[in-house]
Amino acid sequence: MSSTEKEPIAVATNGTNGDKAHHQATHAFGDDATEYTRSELEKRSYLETLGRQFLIMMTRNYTLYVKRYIQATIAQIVGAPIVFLLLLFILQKADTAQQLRSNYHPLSYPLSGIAQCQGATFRDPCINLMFTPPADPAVLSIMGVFADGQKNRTGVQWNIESPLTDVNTLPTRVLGLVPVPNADFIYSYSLANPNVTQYGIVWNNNFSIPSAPSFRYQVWFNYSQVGNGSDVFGQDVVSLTRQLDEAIISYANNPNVDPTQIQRAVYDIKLKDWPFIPPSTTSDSIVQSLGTVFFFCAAMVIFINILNTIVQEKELKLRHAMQMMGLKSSIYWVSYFLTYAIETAIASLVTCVFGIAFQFEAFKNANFGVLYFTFFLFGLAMNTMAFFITTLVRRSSVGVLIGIFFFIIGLLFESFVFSSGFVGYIWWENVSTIDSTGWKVLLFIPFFNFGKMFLDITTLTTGRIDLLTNTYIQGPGFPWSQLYSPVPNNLLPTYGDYQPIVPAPVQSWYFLLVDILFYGFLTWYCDNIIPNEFGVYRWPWFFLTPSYWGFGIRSTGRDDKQWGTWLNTVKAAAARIGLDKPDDDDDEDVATERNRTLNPSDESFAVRIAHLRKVYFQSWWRKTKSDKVAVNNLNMTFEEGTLLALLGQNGAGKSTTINILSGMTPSTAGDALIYGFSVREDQDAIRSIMGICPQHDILFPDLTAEEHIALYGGLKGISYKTMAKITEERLKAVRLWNVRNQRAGTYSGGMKRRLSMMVSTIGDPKIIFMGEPTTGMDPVNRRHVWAFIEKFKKGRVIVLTTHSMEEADVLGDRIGIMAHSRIRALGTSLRLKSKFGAGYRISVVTDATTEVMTRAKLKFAEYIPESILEDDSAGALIYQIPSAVMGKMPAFVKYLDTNPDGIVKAWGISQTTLEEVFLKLIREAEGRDLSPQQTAELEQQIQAVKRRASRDHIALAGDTVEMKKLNEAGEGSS
Ligand SMILES: Nc1ncnc2c1ncn2[C@@H]1O[C@H](COP(=O)(O)OP(=O)(O)OP(=O)(O)O)[C@@H](O)[C@H]1O
Repeated sequence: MSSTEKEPIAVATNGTNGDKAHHQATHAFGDDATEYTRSELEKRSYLETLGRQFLIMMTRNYTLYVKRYIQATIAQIVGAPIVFLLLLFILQKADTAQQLRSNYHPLSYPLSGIAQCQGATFRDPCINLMFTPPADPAVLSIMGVFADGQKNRTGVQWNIESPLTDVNTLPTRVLGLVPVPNADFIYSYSLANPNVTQYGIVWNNNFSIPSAPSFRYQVWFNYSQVGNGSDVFGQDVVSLTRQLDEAIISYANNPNVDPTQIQRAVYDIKLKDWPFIPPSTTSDSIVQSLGTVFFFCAAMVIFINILNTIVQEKELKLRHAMQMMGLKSSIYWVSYFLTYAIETAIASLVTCVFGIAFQFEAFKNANFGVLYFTFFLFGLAMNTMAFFITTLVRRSSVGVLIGIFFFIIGLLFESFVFSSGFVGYIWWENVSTIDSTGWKVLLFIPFFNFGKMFLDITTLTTGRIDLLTNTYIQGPGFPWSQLYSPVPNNLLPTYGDYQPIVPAPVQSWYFLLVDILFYGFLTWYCDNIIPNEFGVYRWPWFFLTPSYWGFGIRSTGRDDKQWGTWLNTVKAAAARIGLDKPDDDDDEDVATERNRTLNPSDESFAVRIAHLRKVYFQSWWRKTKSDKVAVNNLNMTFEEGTLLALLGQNGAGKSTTINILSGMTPSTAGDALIYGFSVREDQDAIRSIMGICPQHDILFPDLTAEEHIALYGGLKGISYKTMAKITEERLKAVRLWNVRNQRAGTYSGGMKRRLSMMVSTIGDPKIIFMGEPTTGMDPVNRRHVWAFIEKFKKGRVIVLTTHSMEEADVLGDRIGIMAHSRIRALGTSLRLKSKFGAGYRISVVTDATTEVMTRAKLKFAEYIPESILEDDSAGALIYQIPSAVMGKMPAFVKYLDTNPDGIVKAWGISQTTLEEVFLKLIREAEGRDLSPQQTAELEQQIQAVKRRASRDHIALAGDTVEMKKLNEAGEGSS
């Protein structure tokens, strides 16, 4: 059916002369229809196509990251590393100052009294000191003076308690000085009652030579009780012996006097740490212990950015749009991998250069290549890990949340494992030596591998403190050759005699490389098997099928003979699930279309849709009541050079039909053959001849109109040579040429729609799907777009969904009305109106006087008595003429035209509007399901539409008078 069969657009529902608008718009662009139909595509081999797509994607990334978001990019790859290094630098400086202060000239401090004992918990009953022998007068006297000294220094009285003889007697309060039978008792008591006693003194005096008495004692001290477990420098023990010695001196001078009465000798002892010259002993201990944490944080900046960017692109369906334009998934990922690899390379360079500038030992004393590759490989591994995560999420907010979660986990992990070199190396020893999956899994965490490498670097460049000798062991540096030999034993941290066994540093690089490959593989695999935003996914074994690798695809399409075979296969499959029987209530035109489509002897059409059906299942393994049949047994054909306008309420199944045909979503049954390519099997081939303008705009807010055409056109395969011409031609056609260099984010809704519509026309598509292309456009621009579409459809097929009756009326060579997943009516606008409409409407303008009006009514009733008067206000008479009495029209029209009685000032005639037809069909389709109230509402709507149509008609009649006057004036002047 050619476009000339359409109803003339002369009487448009809103009174505008569509044909006129069309003509003006065409005129405005120049008559260059041939431009639109010539081929724009370059012929390229598969590899050339990949190469070209790669360049296009890299150009897009360059535009976005360098031209548009330069500040954000610099902040990310230069700012973030510098900020983290600066923080490390400040912390390191503070720490070094602290090291210098405490070591170079330490202060002295006096010895205090002896700390009170404490039990398992603070102030539990305990024994401060046991002594033996219990009844030696000299010992008792000395211990008395000792108690006096303790009271003097601490104010606490330690009495000599009653002797303890049973190892099982526990103290009921804090005891001072407890006499015990012998040293063995102290031993047994301590084992029987751990952590109850603080000190034990075993006296062994010898007074055999009165002039040279020998005082001997042994001090037992309980490490975990003394100084409450923190007497690292022996300060408490020195205090104890100091007080004992004071008591001995006092006793030696006055052996026979009451100990409480004698003058106690006093030792005034001060302690001072050993001074040493610090420069060779300060170390970058902060970089050593916190470096991994800080550099992990720096890498997280790019990590979170990846999650946000890629998931957002998926969420806004931009990635899908690019794929619809022919972008290969592999190129998408490779271009992102490379883009972020470049960012990581720069960030790593900045880190190394500034690390050296800040004079960190880890950076100064290590080979630059070792440092650089460590940061670079770590960054790449984190990037691929982020790519993998993007395949699991659909919303960017969730992506960012996951990023933050990783951030916290990684931060805790790095702080826990790597802030102490010893713990870090023990974990690594476990990974290398313990044969457990749990430990081995750690190797797949990039920051675990990075932690080890950085630990090796800092250990070799910064050295370590030997706790035994409290000296600093300087690291020899990290030359390239060191990569292959483990950190030498003298540098490895020890715990007592224990030294962990660790692998050579290069192993961490290998594992980082493994991580990159591992997450790269997971990204590819999950990207294929996890359902996308349209629910499309591949089976887990997809990579075993030859078609995935491009084998066995009939990319040349089916010729005239093959399509017959295709039809038989589809019909046979449909018959198996009962789709072969026609619906009883099918409209006769729909039934005819169905027979034409399924008739194998009928001519070959540009597009043939057979038994197409789509069910949205709510459960993947069983049928449920809430499964939604969105398209049911659709059979249709399209001829080249025609446009089908699909009308229907929300949820009727229009978008689903388009989504199936364009390959966005798979059909449940049936198939469509588009220029010889099967929608089910030849998606790639269809994409190359298809253009799509989805219902939502597929625009990057930060790319300009020109850049959009370069991107999408480039992906389609338009040569650079043609690009400039196409860009100008198309942007002028949709009146965006003047704003071609403005970002799409700044466009109004209508401008965005025009750009989206335009994108669908590039690349010389043979079939174009347009989802509500003119939504939100003002009437002037809408007419321009219509004119463009009308001209563009030559040699192509266009399928368009719309809610605008006017649009369907103006553009549709055929109009399909969908309701409840089925096509209810199909045909030209004229056909639909005459078949489903109430007939014609005639309006006549007369004098507004009652007398003239009555005369007119009587006269008209003579010509067509069956006419129904719809309105008679303001001098206008509007009649509905039923289709059944169409035969009486010519005589009546002749009367109106000749106006023999002089009562007709102006008159007009129109058909029932498409909107009326639409509502009528919907009412019929829904009739069975509607409640009386809903039916009444629908009836009201129909009446309202009728009234509006009548008003328009009067206005139209008025316009006709005006036009007539204008014409007369024009003729007069010529
Ligand atoms: N992904 C989906 N999962 C489940 N049901 C869906 C899905 N997409 C669409 N549907 C359902 O399928 C039916 C047809 O939807 P479709 O989007 O094709 O309608 P439409 O005619 O394009 O409507 P609109 O004019 O609002 O765009 C609706 O009932 C809808 O709720």
